[in-house]
Amino acid sequence: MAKKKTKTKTSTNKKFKLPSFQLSSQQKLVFGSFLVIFGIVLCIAFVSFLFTGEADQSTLSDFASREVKPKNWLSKTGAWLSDLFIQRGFGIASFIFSGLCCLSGVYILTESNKTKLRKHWFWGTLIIIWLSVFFGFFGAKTDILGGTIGYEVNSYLQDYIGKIGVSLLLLFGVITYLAIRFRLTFQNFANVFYSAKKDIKDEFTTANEDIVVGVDNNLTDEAEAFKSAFDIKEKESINVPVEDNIDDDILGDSVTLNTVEAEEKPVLNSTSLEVNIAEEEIEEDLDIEVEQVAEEQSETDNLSDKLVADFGQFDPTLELAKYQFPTLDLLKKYDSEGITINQEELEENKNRIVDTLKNYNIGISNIKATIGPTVTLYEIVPEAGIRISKIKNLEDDIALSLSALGIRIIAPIPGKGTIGIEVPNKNSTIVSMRSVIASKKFQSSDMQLPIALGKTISNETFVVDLAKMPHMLMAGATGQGKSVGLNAVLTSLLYKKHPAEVKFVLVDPKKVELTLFNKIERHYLAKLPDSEDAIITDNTKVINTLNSLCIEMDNRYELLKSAMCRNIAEYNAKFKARKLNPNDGHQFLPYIVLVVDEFADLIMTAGKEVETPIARLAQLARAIGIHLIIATQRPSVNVITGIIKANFPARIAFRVTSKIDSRTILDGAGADQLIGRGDMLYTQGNDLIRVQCAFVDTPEVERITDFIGSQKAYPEAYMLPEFVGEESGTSLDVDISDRDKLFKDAAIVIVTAQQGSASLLQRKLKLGYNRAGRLIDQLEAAGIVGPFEGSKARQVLIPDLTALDNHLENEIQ
Ligand SMILES: Nc1ncnc2c1ncn2[C@@H]1O[C@H](COP(=O)(O)OP(=O)(O)OP(=O)(O)O)[C@@H](O)[C@H]1O
Repeated sequence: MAKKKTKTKTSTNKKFKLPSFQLSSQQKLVFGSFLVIFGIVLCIAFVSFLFTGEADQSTLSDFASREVKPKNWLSKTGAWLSDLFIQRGFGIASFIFSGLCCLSGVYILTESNKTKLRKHWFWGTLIIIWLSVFFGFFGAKTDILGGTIGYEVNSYLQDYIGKIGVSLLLLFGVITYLAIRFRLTFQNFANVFYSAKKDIKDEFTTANEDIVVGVDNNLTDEAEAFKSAFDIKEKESINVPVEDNIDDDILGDSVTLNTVEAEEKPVLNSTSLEVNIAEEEIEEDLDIEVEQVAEEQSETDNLSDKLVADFGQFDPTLELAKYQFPTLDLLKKYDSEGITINQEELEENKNRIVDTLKNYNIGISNIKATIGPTVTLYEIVPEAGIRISKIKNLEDDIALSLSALGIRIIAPIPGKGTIGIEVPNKNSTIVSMRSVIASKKFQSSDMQLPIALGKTISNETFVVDLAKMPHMLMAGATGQGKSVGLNAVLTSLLYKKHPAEVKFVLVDPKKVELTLFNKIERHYLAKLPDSEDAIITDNTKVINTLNSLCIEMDNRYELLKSAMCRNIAEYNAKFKARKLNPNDGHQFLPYIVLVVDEFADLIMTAGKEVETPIARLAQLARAIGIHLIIATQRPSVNVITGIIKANFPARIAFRVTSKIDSRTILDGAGADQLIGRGDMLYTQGNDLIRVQCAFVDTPEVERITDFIGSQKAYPEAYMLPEFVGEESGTSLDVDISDRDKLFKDAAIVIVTAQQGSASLLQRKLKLGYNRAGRLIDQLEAAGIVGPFEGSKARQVLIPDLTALDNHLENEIQ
């Protein structure tokens, strides 16, 4: 419909478009005044023709002769013009033509809206034709009322449809004109008739006075619109309905027209300049309008567009709208920050490298140094004909000659055609978390889960997207900076993501490393419904949590499937655009980041039970926004198994003690040559990048968590789906006498809430998980709740408290 409408609009516009001349102001004055004067000339000639026309008839044939003296007030020209327009043309309707000429002149002089002028010409011409035919219907061939055209058209039409046909055609013309131009409807006529009954007929017919007396609101509007339309016509107002309304009327039915008319009444009534301008804008913007409505929209699109127009996009942060992100001053500023170039050291190292290589007959054509926070990279270009492997084999010799630990030779540096020798600086500088967080690269990053890991060897801030990794494996010997690395990851996310956007599941078997994050439990942490602490320190609970994450993953996949989205970003964008109905279970999905601080410990104690869900999550969870970060001290093959390695393409290696460990984690040597204290190698499947990890100390983390923790939080931590392990399976033969003392209370709680979950009992009766779990078992044995249904709450089988009483009484009998 919309498509159709705009098409019509455009064609109407094109059809009646006058050629647009670009006139200068002077030309406008000349042309405009010419038209006004020509209009006046015509008018005078026509008026004179009414009196002198007959007398001048004979003079017309002698137009060239100066002897002949016509009676027309404008002499020969006047007589000729009036004969042309009135006698041989359209009859007295030609007066309208003179009016249109004057009007055109005025429009040009005043530089007014040409669209309106076009409309006046359109309607004026139609009225001229109609009047001419109308008068021709009654008049004779020579009658000046209808002119020759009016007469001829009439006789032509009468030959085909007869007199009655022509009169009906003329009537139809009037109706069409009123309907289109003034958007009248049948109801208008009915209302007018109705109001006439109410003794306001006279007011209506005089058309200059108010019509509305004693009718309901709707009627008042319509009657006014009708009246105003006549007002406008009489006053020759510039303001007439625009062409799009015409199309509306042609295409729409009477009901819609009524509403439109009532709504648009002010336009009809108003003769103000502002409205005129607005109309013009609408007309001139027409092409753009066509572009916008060209696309067919589905119903849901329309609804969501309307919702977005009414309420704006869904804002997940609204619940904590006043949440303040941690400020930079919570992070420590180090004095020793910034790279200091020790020229002496540089020179010394360079000489040593050159000398050592010379000793083995390796000539260097060029050497260049890049100073990083902990190491300096010397890039050398060996002379032609030198084997790269020869230099690579000299690693230990160079290390010996430089008497430094942690020398790494990169031969060749990928994409550069040089050989790199990384030599640790004597005085390394700390890369503060503050400097990386404050960096433009991090601040302006539009990554989904940006992590500022530290600085590269060329002193650039190293920012990676956890969402793209999609999981990260972190390994390194004890005391080399893993915990600091994890804190840097978490801090980065805290600085960039709102609590509504990301949730952490923290597993900390060491019990001390991540405890500080307890303070932000209700902001950023996710936990199992039945657990007291959000940070999991107990290995058996980890299994439940991992399985619960698997359930969450399955649930999310279901949501994505029903929303026809491929990943969480698309899903959330759709949800924000209000295209997904929350009543269908849709909700904004925060990213979930699972952090395991000591994975080796977990694998040792739980083995397959942990490995299976971790592998499952690692394989499948990337699309639905669950990302894993796993850290381990012992990067041995029985900890980082093949299946885990295969699903963790992004790896970070801090210093490890053996080459074998380095191979396990990086699939190559290198990690054993690091110098520790946050010196690390990062790989995402291809190149190794040496990065100095940003340092964030415990007091800094404490300040950040205090800052966040002191703000308004969600009522509780983000709840993961309930998972009940096999060990808590139900035994259905619970003896009535063995029932818990709180059995009846629990039954009342469950039946009242009609929700069979252990966590509900925990909350309402203030119980621990185990007791609540036992109570649920007993309730199931008593037939009050249904069997365990995975992530969903159990079904409650008793509808209300009376039924519960009956049920329990029957049991005792
Ligand atoms: N990025 C860094 N910059 C400077 N010093 C660092 C950095 N990372 C770690 N360190 C130093 O190394 C020490 C040990 O770091 P961290 O506690 O992170 O090691 P870890 O690998 O977690 O050890 P563990 O496995 O025993 O817990 C820190 O106390 C700090 O002094």
